[in-house]
Amino acid sequence: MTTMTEARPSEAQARRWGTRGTAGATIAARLSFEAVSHSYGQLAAVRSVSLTVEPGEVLCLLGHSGCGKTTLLRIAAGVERQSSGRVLINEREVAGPQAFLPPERRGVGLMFQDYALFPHLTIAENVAFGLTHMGRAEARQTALTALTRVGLASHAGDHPHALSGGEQQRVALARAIAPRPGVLLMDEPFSGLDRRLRDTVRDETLAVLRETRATCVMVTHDPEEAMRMGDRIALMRKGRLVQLGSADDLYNRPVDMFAARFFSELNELEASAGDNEVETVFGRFAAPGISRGQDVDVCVRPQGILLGEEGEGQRGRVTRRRFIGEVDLVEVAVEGLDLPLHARIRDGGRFAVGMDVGVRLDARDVIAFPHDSGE
Ligand SMILES: Nc1ncnc2c1ncn2[C@@H]1O[C@H](COP(=O)(O)OP(=O)(O)OP(=O)(O)O)[C@@H](O)[C@H]1O
Repeated sequence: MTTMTEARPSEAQARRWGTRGTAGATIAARLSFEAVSHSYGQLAAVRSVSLTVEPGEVLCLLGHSGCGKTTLLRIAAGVERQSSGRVLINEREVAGPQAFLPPERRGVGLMFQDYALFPHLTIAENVAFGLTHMGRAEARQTALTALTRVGLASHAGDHPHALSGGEQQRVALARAIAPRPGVLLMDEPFSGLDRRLRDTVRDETLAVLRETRATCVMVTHDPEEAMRMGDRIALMRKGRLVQLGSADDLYNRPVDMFAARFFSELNELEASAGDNEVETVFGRFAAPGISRGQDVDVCVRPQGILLGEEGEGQRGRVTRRRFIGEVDLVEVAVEGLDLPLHARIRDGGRFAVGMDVGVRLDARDVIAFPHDSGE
């Protein structure tokens, strides 16, 4: 009979990755897109994207479904040929008017959402598949080394269907790093995993990426994932690059309301524009670049809404409250505003529904941009 105590270590064992620091290092490459555009018939999927991924950098391509992330990745890989513009690896044109190198000659590794393992091949054969420049014995040894790094050497002879989703992801990672590519392209590599597993797999994958020192472009639609994984984030919208920068840049200095909205739920505020400031029922807030009388969009992040005693700020009344763990989501109707505000409050248990409160805003969470009707 199997007891709980016997089952636990083997489950933990199955999740264990190999020793950190044992993945072979690669010579990282610089990947550049120069005014890359791509259309599928009438549909412009990528519009004049220019960006450079530095050697050894992890860059996350972030955006809503259909914004062109995967198309850009496929263009870098060479499985799609762009309509115009150039792709360069280490300053050498790999796709453009002068040249087009097929995927296997670009020194790029690919890892897809569905892992794309060959079901009829063993795990070791899957990992060795791309190692065509090596002899059989060397390829097998290289595959085993990569599998050891992800903790799956003991499964080398198994077939993919015998592995869990998390393990298949690790095999796909081993396969991608085994040829030591200068650039690793990953399309939503964690989306098939359940949340519980995802954090560990992300951390371990990042550790492997750092060890291999590969330049990595990772597609994701999840802002939190992009912030956790990316040295920089390239935010895309409708085929265009909206903003490129660190997590701090994008969160704290968004270039427009779309970028701001991507990283946080926002409450809209009625406001009028002054010179470099906006006026709301909560008072005035700095708004560099705004001029008097301009049509403005002003928003506040839920964590920037501060509730206090009645009299401390604008008058408000709590209309709903829901405890969700670290914070309470508190809905508060505010005098002078048509719509209630949604706040995230620590220790929100102090605020009962129906209670009169004072409402203030943390100026750091107030965001103002000229009105953009195209958003
Ligand atoms: N082979 C194709 N033929 C025609 N249209 C395509 C093709 N591939 C993608 N598209 C379209 O191009 C646009 C961009 O798609 P793409 O897959 O690059 O976006 P994405 O941001 O990666 O989205 P997702 O996260 O849903 O994969 C979408 O409108 C999509 O429907």
